[in-house]
Amino acid sequence: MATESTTPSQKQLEGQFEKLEESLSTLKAGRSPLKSPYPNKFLTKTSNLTGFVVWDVDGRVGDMETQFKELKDMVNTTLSERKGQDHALELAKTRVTELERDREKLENRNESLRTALDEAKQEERQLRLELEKQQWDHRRQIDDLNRQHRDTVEDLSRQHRTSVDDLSRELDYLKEQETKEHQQRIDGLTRHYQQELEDERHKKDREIQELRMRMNNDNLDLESSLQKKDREMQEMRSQIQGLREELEREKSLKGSLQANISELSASNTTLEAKINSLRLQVEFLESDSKAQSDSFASMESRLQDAIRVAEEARQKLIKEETERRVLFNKYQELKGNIRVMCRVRPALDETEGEQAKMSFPDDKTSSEIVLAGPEEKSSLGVVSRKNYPFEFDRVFIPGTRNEEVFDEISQLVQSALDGYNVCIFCYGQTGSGKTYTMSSEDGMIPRATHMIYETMTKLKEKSWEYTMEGSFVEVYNEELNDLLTPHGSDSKSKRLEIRHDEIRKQTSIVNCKTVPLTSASRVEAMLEEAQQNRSVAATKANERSSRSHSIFILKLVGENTATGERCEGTLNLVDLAGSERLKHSQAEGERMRETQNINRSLSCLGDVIEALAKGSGHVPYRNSKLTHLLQYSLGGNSKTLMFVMVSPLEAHLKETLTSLRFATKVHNTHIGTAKATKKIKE
Ligand SMILES: Nc1ncnc2c1ncn2[C@@H]1O[C@H](COP(=O)(O)OP(=O)(O)OP(=O)(O)O)[C@@H](O)[C@H]1O
Repeated sequence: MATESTTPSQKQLEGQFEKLEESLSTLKAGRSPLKSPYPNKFLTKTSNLTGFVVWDVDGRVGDMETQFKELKDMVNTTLSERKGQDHALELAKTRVTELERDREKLENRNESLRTALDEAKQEERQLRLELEKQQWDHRRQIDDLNRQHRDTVEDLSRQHRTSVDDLSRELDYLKEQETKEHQQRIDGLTRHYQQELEDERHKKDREIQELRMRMNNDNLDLESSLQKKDREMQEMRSQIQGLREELEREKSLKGSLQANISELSASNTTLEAKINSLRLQVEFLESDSKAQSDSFASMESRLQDAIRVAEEARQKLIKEETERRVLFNKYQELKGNIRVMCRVRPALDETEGEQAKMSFPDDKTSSEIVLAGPEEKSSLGVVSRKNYPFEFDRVFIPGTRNEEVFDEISQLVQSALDGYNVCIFCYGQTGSGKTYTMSSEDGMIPRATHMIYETMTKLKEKSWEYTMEGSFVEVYNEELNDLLTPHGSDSKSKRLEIRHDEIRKQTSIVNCKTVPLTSASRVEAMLEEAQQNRSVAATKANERSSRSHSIFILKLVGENTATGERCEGTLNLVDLAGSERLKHSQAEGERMRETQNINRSLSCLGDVIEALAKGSGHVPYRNSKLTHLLQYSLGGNSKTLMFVMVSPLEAHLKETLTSLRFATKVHNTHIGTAKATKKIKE
């Protein structure tokens, strides 16, 4: 259709085309300038000065022919195009018809659809109405339901509230019930427990009462036993006092008796002289007169009287010596049969080192020693020292002379003379003064023998005749050696054997040299000999003395010619090996053996003393040579004194404490009453 409007129709084109051909032929024929009915582009105009258009006809014809050709071509193409377009138009028209049909169909369809749509819309409207109605119904129903629900909820909540109220009431009630029950149960339990508590309290009160009563009884018992003990002590004190007084009396009696004896013996001598003169006179008078014979008779009777008085005095003296012995030994027994004394040696010189801190607080009885222990550092770094107090029968401060020490033990020597077995030990570490105390020039051994000689001489007046013999042995490595037999001699090779006489309670050593001690000088010689033999046995005498126990044995046998009494006592003076070896265990070989043996024998000594103190049936004497040898000088039939020797040096503090503890153990023991081996000659 557009082609129709824009493109010139075929007829128009053909008409134009003819016109053109015509004008072209005219032009060709006349070649007159003609006004061109066509646009300027097809014409070439030449102007001259007159203003007239001068046409170039040939040119113009040529141009026109060209244009015509061009136009013709154009028309041809246009025509062919027109044909194509027509065909296309035809096709389009067919298509349009088809489309028209389709459109109609579609319109029909559309119409039917529209109708359907209308119907649908109608239906929709109806449905919407229905829906609205239903919605309204629904809403109403929902409202109804909501209302119903609200009502139900309200009902339910009301019910719930009521039931909650009921339940809470019930709960309250139950709680109340439960509380009541609980309370009742608690009350019951409280009552029960209070009852139990009350019972328990009563029981405990009763028990306390009983305990109090028992305690009171115990206290009363204790008090009465204390009173008894006090009384006993008082009695003992008064006994001791009495004994002391008796001793004093006896001493004075002894003095007066001795004076009496001297007087009597003087008067005896004078009487004897008188008798002689009287005898002469008698002879003279016998030959003479009756008066002479009478005076002789009276003189004879006077003489008999004097002899009788002298004899009576002598008998009294002997009786009194016997009584003195009894009283003296009773006094000894009261002091205890095992005594421990402590002796602190003085510092020898400044090179020895720092001195330990010790004090002797009890200056009246001199029986205490207090040792300041080693320095101890607390966790806070405070350095302190602990005090260790010890109490013994006697404590000798440094500087005490051997003479004073001997005064204390002289009574034991006297006991040996009275027929008792006496043992005096020196215990302590090496260098603490054992040898100095026992065997130095004025030590216990020489002093004891001197005292024995003096007493023996005095006792002769009382008809006592004594013999004294001594032996000196050492225990080294659990072997007994005779210190009075020279080293290397034949007799030395003989083994020493210990023999006990159970009846006489005496010990003898087979193959051991025994020296009769007839004078004091003999004792000194014996001590020297022993010292020499000991020195030969060791490179250094001191070394050997610290590693072996030496025992000086004095046997005393006394006989009273007047009364027939006989007594046999032994005095053992023992210098023990250095006690510090108890601790040292690093020693090897020979030293180790020595150490073990010293350890064993010293601990055996402790065991024996402990067993005796406990009153054990079995006393382990045989566990070491030392205790075996001293069997009858330790225990029942003996008196024992232990000196614990103390070094004053700080360096020896630990050993000193150990020694003092051992000595305390011994001091706390009580050994049974000693008995003299006294016999009356039949
Ligand atoms: N009381 C004292 N007064 C003065 N000096 C003493 C005293 N006690 C001991 N000594 C001296 O101390 C030193 C050591 O003493 P002693 O040899 O007696 O000790 P010890 O305990 O016997 O030693 P060891 O076990 O080695 O035989 C000696 O030089 C001795 O003279």
